[in-house]
Amino acid sequence: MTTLFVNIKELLQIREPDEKWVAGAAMKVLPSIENAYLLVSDGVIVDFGKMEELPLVDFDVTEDCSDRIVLPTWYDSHTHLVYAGNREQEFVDRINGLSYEEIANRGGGILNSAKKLQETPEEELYEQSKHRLVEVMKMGTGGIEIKSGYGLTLEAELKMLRVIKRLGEEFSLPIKATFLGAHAFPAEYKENQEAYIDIIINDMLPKVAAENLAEFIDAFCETGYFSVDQTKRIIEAAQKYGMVPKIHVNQFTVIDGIQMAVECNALSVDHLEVLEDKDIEALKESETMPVALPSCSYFISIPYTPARKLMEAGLPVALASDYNPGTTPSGNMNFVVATACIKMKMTPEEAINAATLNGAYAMNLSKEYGSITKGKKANIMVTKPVPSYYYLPYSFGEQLIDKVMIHGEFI
Ligand SMILES: N=CN[C@@H](CCC(=O)O)C(=O)O
Ligand SMILES: [Zn+2]
Repeated sequence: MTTLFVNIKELLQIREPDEKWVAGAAMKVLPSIENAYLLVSDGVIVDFGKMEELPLVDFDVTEDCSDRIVLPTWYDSHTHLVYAGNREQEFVDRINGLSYEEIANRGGGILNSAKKLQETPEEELYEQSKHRLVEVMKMGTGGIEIKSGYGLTLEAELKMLRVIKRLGEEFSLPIKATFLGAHAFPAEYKENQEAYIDIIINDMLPKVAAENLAEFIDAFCETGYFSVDQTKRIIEAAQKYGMVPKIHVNQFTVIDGIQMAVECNALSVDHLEVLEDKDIEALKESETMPVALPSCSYFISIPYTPARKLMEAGLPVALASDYNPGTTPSGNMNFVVATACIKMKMTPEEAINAATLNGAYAMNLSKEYGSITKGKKANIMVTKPVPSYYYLPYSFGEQLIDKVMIHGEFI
């Protein structure tokens, strides 16, 4: 199947194959072609250029993209999309003055979701998660990472990971699985944390690895959750099975988790709402992607990740949704991009770089996805008619993604 897109108002994010990410001042630049064509064959980008240089080509279908922007799909590198039920009562509790921490201390938060998930049959969990995935794909997500971490028992963690695996088999977009058994201590291990860590290392990890259920390892490295030392032990145990770290860190407090994650060659460090200069120093010269989650900051009213400081230090930034029932009940990457512009003062170019190529990097996909590059997979989206790409974050809340193509097929 060959599709020829013609009369594209502007084709965004054109990159060379060896560009693994965009960092620092270069994030201000979003290479593009106005009045462009794009040729996709057998799921792969084969050619693109200016309309006036369109060669004679064979194709099965044409797509007229007059007045429309064409760009790579969003790559959402941090989600908890597989969960059971919702937590709207906690949302109202927060409006009435309780903090995230106070709600968690009363048995709400992650443990509330874990209870619901443990009680939910696998088939029902799959159906709920599938519905969410269909919705985010329609909004332009063309690659996604999904974590476990609402199971907190061997059985329930495996149930989550099997649901993620099944989504990966039944949907065409790339789905990357992360094992997050270290998301919170179950109530019965609050006073005996080492026993739960032993369960993660000795019971959960070997089973997750044996069934090949996760490529990445994550932990909530935070005051009141997993300490830097505990997180390090879990990472090192997972690395023996070839799992790559992607770590929740610096959401509420600075505890030097970034330094440890970088030393462990983490692929990404995620959240970073509170960040000190020493954290930024630790990220320099590393291969670790800082990932910001602005919808989480928005929803629970915490600081926004200082993306400008990161970029001024020459670092890359990726944007992801953090889709989860507690801090971010939304996987809308268009809102993420708009919020990054509005609240984090990222320019549209920076935000689009952060949500495409850099997002793909943060889940080990940027060699094949994330930019308009000959030979890369054709995961692309077409907007509705818009005056310019600035309009995407400007007209926040409007659904402007008209068509989404995954591996050369419209969904
Ligand atoms: N911070 C840790 N984990 C999730 C929230 C978990 C929850 O509240 O259910 C996050 O990334 O925000
Ligand atoms: Zn998260």
